[in-house]
Amino acid sequence: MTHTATATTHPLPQIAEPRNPGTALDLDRVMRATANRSAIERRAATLPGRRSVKKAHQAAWLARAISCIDLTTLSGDDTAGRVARLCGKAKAPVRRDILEALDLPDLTVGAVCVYHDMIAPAVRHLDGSGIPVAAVSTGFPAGLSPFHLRLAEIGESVSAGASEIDIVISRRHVLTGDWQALYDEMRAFRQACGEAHVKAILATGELGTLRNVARASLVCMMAGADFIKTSTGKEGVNATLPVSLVMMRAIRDYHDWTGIRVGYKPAGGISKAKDAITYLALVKEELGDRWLRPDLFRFGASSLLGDIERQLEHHLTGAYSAAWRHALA
Ligand SMILES: O=C[C@H](O)COP(=O)(O)O
Repeated sequence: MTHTATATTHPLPQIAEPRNPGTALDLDRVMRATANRSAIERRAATLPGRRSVKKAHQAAWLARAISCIDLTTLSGDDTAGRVARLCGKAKAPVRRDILEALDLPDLTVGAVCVYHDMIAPAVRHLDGSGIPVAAVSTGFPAGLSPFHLRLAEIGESVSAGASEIDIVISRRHVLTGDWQALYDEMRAFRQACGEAHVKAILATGELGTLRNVARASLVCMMAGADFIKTSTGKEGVNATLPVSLVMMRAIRDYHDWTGIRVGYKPAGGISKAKDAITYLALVKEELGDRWLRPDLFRFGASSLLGDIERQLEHHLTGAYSAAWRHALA
């Protein structure tokens, strides 16, 4: 299959998408959610091989990918200085001469994603840019701190200026099939976020089965998640194409049922430009063009931007620059 459509780049017209208010917990619907692993794996296996965005459109697709990156640093040795450099990169992700030569408009990443203590420097350095700060929260990555502290952490991060909160769910609620507990937890997290948008990290690499991924996706959406996100980046297995198919189909079913569009964020281990294009093509096929915008799709990635930048430079010069020249992102 060939994706010939041009992925137009920024400026993207703002579309006022209503937030997901959630629904009551519909356990019958949850138990009906299944996932046929062999069919999903067969379909996923065909995706990278038939990636065929034509050269003329590749730069536009890569620019679109950049606009959907949550540029992330989540390390124990993060400093305000590192965050300052990351924010500089977020505001000007591609060299101006490359943008001009490839006839691409100005662009920024979708958000900068950090731990709580790095919110303040991120907010300071992004001031006036319109780029939101996302904070991982609720005892990220394991999510096993006391519940009242997880709720308090959300409040503190919102007060510090994060307008997007990436929460982690309690995996044990999924593994024991306690959907009511998962729903109640997610509902409380959503409420604690207030106006800040909430992304529910499922940590799919720890959920055991694709059926659990399908059910957890649905329960988190019923409880009001604005986005569902695959992984923290710290699990043994992070974003994969089979998991993405399951989660995107859950989002599609939820939209068919409620009319509400929930966003999708694959995260962890996505570091190559060609993988980004595969993901965008999958979003286009499974969810449609409306989801190919930063309000409904993000990559959680720390090193993807560097590879995309190298790829764009290659479009221009025919040569690949050394990876160290793009070390930051
Ligand atoms: O949410 C984002 C991830 O933590 C980033 O993972 P990565 O470092 O594998 O790109």
